[in-house]
Amino acid sequence: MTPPSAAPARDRLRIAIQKSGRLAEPARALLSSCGLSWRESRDRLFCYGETLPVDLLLVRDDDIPGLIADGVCDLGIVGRNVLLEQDGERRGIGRAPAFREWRALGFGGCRLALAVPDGWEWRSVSQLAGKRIATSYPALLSQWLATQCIDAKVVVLSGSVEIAPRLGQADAICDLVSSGATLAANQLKPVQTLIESEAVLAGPEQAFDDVRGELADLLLRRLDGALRIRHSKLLLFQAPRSVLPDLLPLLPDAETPTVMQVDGQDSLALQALCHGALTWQRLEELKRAGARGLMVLPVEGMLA
Ligand SMILES: Nc1ncnc2c1ncn2[C@@H]1O[C@H](COP(=O)(O)OP(=O)(O)OP(=O)(O)O)[C@@H](O)[C@H]1O
Ligand SMILES: O=P(O)(O)OC[C@H]1O[C@H](OP(=O)(O)OP(=O)(O)O)[C@H](O)[C@@H]1O
Ligand SMILES: [Mg+2]
Repeated sequence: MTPPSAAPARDRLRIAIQKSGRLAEPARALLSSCGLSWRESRDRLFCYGETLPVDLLLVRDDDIPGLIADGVCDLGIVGRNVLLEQDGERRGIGRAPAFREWRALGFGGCRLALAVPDGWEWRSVSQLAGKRIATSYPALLSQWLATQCIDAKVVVLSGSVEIAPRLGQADAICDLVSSGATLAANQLKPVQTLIESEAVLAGPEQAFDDVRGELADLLLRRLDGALRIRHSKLLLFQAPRSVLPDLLPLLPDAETPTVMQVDGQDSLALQALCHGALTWQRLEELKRAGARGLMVLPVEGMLA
């Protein structure tokens, strides 16, 4: 008999994603590319999985690690910055790790960086000693300061961190940076990266030991296929048989190409799925090596 304290076994997988915000659409698009589709509830907070028993819960990104820790959700798509910050918070109060990164997803790229006013002559991190640093990532910043043996005051703000030095609330900041435009607009310059971030699939520390384990494995297999093919292109071209040894090493991270004989000629027709960057430069190199009629096609399909 199941002990009363044990969570009831679930036969559906529940994934938390951001309701709105930067990661909402790409997260859904990625899961759709894994063959999932949903029926949305009227309050638009829950999506019932139709093609597979995989449901979505639409939430604030900050809530995702806690929902996994509490077992309310099985998996979540969230920025690594949020996951690591909340992991640091838990460790800071002596709680066991309750979630971890299962996969990096290749979108939502940004970095958590220290920035100082443009006017500072930056020499080393020791200049931060005794300074006030504004951030929405106090756990990550405090951890980093400790590793650098720097005693600085951490000023916690929930947003608009870049304005703090101008308002006299802080001497420096630690916030997310992508293009750097927000820093520049606030006369700040990045001086140190604490973490490189992107959206990740987060899950519990341990694998599931019920039917969710099989669903999660299936999802991961599809996800890996979708991620591998995401920037891939199908390259089609013809070439004389004799130049094949020169051409093949030029194919960027390609699967073994399909090679077909062109009727009545000493020419071959090739098709290669390329995972590496097919730049103009690379196409020109292929052409110089003897490739003809090069055609690059986007890949929308699946890699099973
Ligand atoms: N400028 C940026 N460029 C790229 N990715 C970013 C940028 N800023 C944030 N991100 C990533 O996107 C995630 C979500 O950012 P967003 O601004 O939508 O969060 P939020 O305002 O906290 O949303 P929520 O309403 O869900 O709490 C961040 O945690 C980070 O991983
Ligand atoms: O380097 P950039 O390309 O300028 O991006 C960095 C900015 O993007 C995020 O803010 P967001 O626009 O989400 O506003 P918020 O912090 O108020 O949520 C982040 O907090 C930075 O402020
Ligand atoms: Mg948030």
